[in-house]
Amino acid sequence: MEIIHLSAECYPIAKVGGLGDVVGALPKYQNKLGHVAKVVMPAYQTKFLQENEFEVCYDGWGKLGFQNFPVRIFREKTNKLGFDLYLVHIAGLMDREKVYGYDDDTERFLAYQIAVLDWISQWEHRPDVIHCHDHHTGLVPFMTANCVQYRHLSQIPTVLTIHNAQYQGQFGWDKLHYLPAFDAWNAGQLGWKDSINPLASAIKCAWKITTVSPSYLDEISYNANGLESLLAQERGKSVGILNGIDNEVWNPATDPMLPKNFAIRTLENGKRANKEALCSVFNLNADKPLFTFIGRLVGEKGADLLPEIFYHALNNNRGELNILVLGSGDPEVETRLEQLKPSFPGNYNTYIGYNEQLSHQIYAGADFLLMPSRVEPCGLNQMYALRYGTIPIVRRIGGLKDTVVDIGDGGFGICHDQSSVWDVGHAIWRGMELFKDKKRSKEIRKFMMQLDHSWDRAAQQYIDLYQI
Ligand SMILES: Nc1ncnc2c1ncn2[C@@H]1O[C@H](COP(=O)(O)OP(=O)(O)O[C@H]2O[C@H](CO)[C@@H](O)[C@H](O)[C@H]2O)[C@@H](O)[C@H]1O
Repeated sequence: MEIIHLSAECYPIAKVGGLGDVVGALPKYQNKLGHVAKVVMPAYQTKFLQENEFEVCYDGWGKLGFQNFPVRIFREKTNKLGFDLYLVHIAGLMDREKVYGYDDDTERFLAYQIAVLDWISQWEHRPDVIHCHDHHTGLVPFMTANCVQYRHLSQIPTVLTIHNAQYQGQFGWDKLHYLPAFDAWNAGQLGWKDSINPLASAIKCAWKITTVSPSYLDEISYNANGLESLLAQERGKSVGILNGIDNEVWNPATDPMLPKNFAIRTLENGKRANKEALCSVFNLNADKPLFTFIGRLVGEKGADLLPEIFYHALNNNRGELNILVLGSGDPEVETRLEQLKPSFPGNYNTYIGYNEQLSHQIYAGADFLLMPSRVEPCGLNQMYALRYGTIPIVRRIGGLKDTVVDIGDGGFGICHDQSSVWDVGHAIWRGMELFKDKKRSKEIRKFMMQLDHSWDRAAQQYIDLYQI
């Protein structure tokens, strides 16, 4: 089958969070199964673009409302990523340093989607499926189904994967004219409440919908930032497929970003060496348990609770544990996390910002990884932690519920029910107790590291879904 993945992010080209990881891995695993999976994403101004070789495969003009824009599509020449990568260059709109966060994001991602469909329209053949990821590509199913100029694409099945229903990309009806001409009777397929809502539109128009874990599929019928009833209505065409992880990128035995590689056999010494390296950089005590948080500092991840959780944990257990945070997001949370530093020198530190290499070093060097998420459609961090022998402490929600079993139930993680200061504090205490039992900790770590969360299974599940 020929599968076209459309996404705003794809690792290692541009990654803001887990969407990038998924789109950088799933196509590779689909290709391994004998299919032809391609990624078509915007051409941002990234290092990857400057450091690799590309050839031009399309030159044309797109139209956004009354404005024409030039489009050039580049193909990466070597296929080094394990899939064909196409970058859509739109001068002045896409060629920026950041992926998101601009006032004209609506125009940017709409222009990208129109450019992609204009290009596919000119192919002599049709792909077997167009797989859209999140709201940035959510108007594609509407456009292939309804726009006059794409009518010949209307028989290509479209699949929407919802990585996070909190973000929907809404914009006003005053921008309706940006879309290529379509039968006005069908405008209702674009909207939800008072605006054009790309995620809602994709939920209505895509042939199939997937969520990134089975539990999240259940949860969105009562917690989906206003789309609950729509998702309940479209449940019949929805499936929850648990994400995998890219075992080639996330392998402690070969990971080039680690000071010391290790495998199950060398777990003790390997983790110790990584922990010592990390603790020396961040002035922490390598003899004490190291608890960490990695992620976007936003409400969904429970990040606003972290300063209070950490204050109590550090204050109640003076000198007996370390905490290290890697993240960026809400400026107020960033400041509050920074402000704790002077009170707990030698036991607490932060890195506010995005740092891919450091994230690998933390997964390898930490003892515990905290994920007190309020919403977690899948979560990849806990799976990386498992593979790197770091015990996950997670709230029982979404994909966390589907991947982590509590030690009290014969499992390998620490689970709590609420995103609350008390619940997480208690989970940290359980972690400290577990850390004291070296034999049990070691057994658990060994067990976790051999769990298989690779993409092999999920890649096939998607192929099966495309064929229904
Ligand atoms: N400051 C930082 N520095 C370095 N690395 C950082 C970082 N902050 C985050 N990361 C990395 O970004 C990724 C985050 O993965 P998540 O699954 O938590 O993603 P996110 O919530 O963005 O994605 C959404 O999509 C994914 C994929 O479907 C779902 O798993 C998830 O539940 C859903 O919310 C991990 O690789 C993590 O290591």
